[in-house]
Amino acid sequence: MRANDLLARLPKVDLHLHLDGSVKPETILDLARRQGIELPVYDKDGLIPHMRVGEECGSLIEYLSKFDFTTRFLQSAEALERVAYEVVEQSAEHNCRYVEVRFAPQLHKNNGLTVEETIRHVVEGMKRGQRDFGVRVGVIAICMRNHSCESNLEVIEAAAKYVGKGLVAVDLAGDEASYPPECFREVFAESGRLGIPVTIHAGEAAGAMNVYEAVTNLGAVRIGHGVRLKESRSILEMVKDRRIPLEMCPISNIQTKAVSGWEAYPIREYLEQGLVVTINTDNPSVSGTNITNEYRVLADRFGFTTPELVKLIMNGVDAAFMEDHDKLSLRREMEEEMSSLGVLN
Ligand SMILES: O=c1[nH]cnc2c1ncn2[C@@H]1O[C@H](CO)[C@@H](O)[C@H]1O
Ligand SMILES: [Zn+2]
Repeated sequence: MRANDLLARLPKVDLHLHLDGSVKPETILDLARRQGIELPVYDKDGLIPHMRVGEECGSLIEYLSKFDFTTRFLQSAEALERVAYEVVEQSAEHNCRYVEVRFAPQLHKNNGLTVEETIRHVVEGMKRGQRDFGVRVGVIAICMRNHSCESNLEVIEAAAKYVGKGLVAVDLAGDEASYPPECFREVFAESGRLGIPVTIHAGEAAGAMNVYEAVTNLGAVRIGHGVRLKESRSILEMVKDRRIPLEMCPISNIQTKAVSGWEAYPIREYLEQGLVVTINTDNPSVSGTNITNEYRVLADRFGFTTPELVKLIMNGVDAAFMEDHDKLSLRREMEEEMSSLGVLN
């Protein structure tokens, strides 16, 4: 089998995928028509520059500016359910067997939906996708760094009602460099009280101290990106000792300038140092990527061998926010598939 075919056919998981960063241009065309919203252009290729970052992307802030365009169309129950469903469909196309999709409820209330309703509709769309495409799913509700404590607490409280009913965790995303991390202690103390698992975007646009804050003071049991962890030996050791998985998103990390370029991307050293590294897409439509492509780039750039790629995939299974018995059956199914592809001894 050719190497690229193998990467496409390998069963995979994706633990870090934003709903509003995963919308197909053709879906925007249709949503705009149905919602009567004017578009700058009316063909899907023409929409791509409005939705995707280019080579020139210089920072996370520039990267995040792309989201304003898409979220305008995601303000109704129908739109949220539809894009949630389509994300599962796209994951299935790349042989993902499990996907965790995250979104920020507060960004989808412009036309009167409540926080709780946004979660309900995303869960509904994902579950329908799970039934139709045979991909296991989980939803993560995001608090935003630029939102008030009150708005973020509202997200945590609504999320608590969906734990065990499709929602698997809460997160913190947005402009990491501009907001002091301590502001979020009160918010995530509440998720702790309510028993909701926490993952936090940290060490992407700011240093390793943010990872320390996320783990020790915000209760994070996983870290989104963690690229800049290498800036502190002691914090890296702590993350390693506690076996905190890193949700790395290679293409996005290069685009947001979490590191200066591929030669500085620490993925091989993290893996060799024993960190639990997982590979994810972040935002397929903003980054112009998919999960197969992420593995292909790693194989090309870092010479990862098939057993190393399998290890990265299975790290993702171990790190999933899933009940133990579900995780066990996912692992068994994936190992069986890998065996039949001849990549497991
Ligand atoms: O890599 C990232 N780092 C930080 N924030 C992000 C990233 N990707 C997306 N978002 C932010 O999360 C919101 C909800 O999905 C998006 O609207 C975007 O502002
Ligand atoms: Zn992200």
